[in-house]
Amino acid sequence: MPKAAEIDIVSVSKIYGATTAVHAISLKIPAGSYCCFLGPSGCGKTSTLRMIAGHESISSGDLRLGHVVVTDFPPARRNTAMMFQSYALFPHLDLVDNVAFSLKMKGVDKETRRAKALAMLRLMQMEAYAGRRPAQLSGGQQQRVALARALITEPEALLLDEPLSALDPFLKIRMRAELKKLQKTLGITFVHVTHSQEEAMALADLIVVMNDGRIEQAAAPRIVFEQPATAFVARFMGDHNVLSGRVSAIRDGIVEMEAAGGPRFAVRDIAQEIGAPIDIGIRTDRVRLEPASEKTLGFQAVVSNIEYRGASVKLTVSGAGSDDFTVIVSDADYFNKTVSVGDAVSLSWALEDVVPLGRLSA
Ligand SMILES: Nc1ncnc2c1ncn2[C@@H]1O[C@H](COP(=O)(O)OP(=O)(O)OP(=O)(O)O)[C@@H](O)[C@H]1O
Repeated sequence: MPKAAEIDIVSVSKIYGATTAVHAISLKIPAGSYCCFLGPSGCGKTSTLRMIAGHESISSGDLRLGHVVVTDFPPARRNTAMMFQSYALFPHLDLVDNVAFSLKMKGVDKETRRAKALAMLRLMQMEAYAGRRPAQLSGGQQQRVALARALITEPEALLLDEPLSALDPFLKIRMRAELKKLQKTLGITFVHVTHSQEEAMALADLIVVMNDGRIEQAAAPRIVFEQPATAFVARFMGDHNVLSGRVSAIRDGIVEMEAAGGPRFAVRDIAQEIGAPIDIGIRTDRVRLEPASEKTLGFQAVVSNIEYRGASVKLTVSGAGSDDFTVIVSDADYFNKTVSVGDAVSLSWALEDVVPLGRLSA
């Protein structure tokens, strides 16, 4: 079994002419972990992946794989392999020759490379198709071949650039499960670029949320979801209402916030001064359609939209200085006490369900 590499990114930047795509990011990806770089288009995730692979030069900073500084190494000397979004299979070669290609380049004899390629195809359950060409395969099968081809060099880290984006929704979910299983079986480090929160949550041990060339948060999925570090992360991950305002009072470690044009909100445990700008997040699934009691917080709002989702119902309400405050209620709760667009509703939540969001906007 190949060994896994820790990937240490030390103050790495990528500058293309006048554009700084990546701003001095630092990150340690533990050996043998499944890491997802997540962020909107243009945030610098592909540039970062390509710098790890060696397909893009590092403008400043250093990259360490295992104990070796590989900053200036060509791709072939890094013990990494990359799987591209388009799979980049050779149309005129059969699957064995596609998978064996990099061994051929390394001068490995034909018999050995064919045996290894067949073993890789077996691992990916594609041995029965060994004599076919890529055009004779489905999208999911092509992806398995691309994985076999990337893994034949026994890399310490596999780098995947939007590997599931070409697949239909059903296949995407199936291949996602296969990728996770493969990573656990091989035990090597996977670094996977995606713009899908759901994909990152399903796969990653470590999610790295990027925005505008910087890392907003790098943590386990549950931490990123439950304790988003910034308003950007809370908005990007979804399922949070993000509200901005200024601190209006501080009592017993509880900070009260006055939202622009709205009522008071409160959050625990943050060092703040009266008047300071503050962002908070409130989980959409923790808001209840009940008036606030002594133990809860809340406000009055007007329902502006209702979306039925099956197991839950999504309500959008206006009030509290926000036009798109979202409430997710279970279908059972909703149909027990239905509301309609235009109805006034009382909303409430517990103080524990409010998270302070760092990096405050002034
Ligand atoms: N070869 C290049 N020359 C100039 N600018 C580039 C080049 N490659 C990327 N950029 C710019 O760098 C920034 C980051 O691009 P990058 O491809 O890393 O983002 P991304 O998060 O992977 O986006 P996407 O999800 O759309 O692939 C963007 O502003 C992009 O326009």
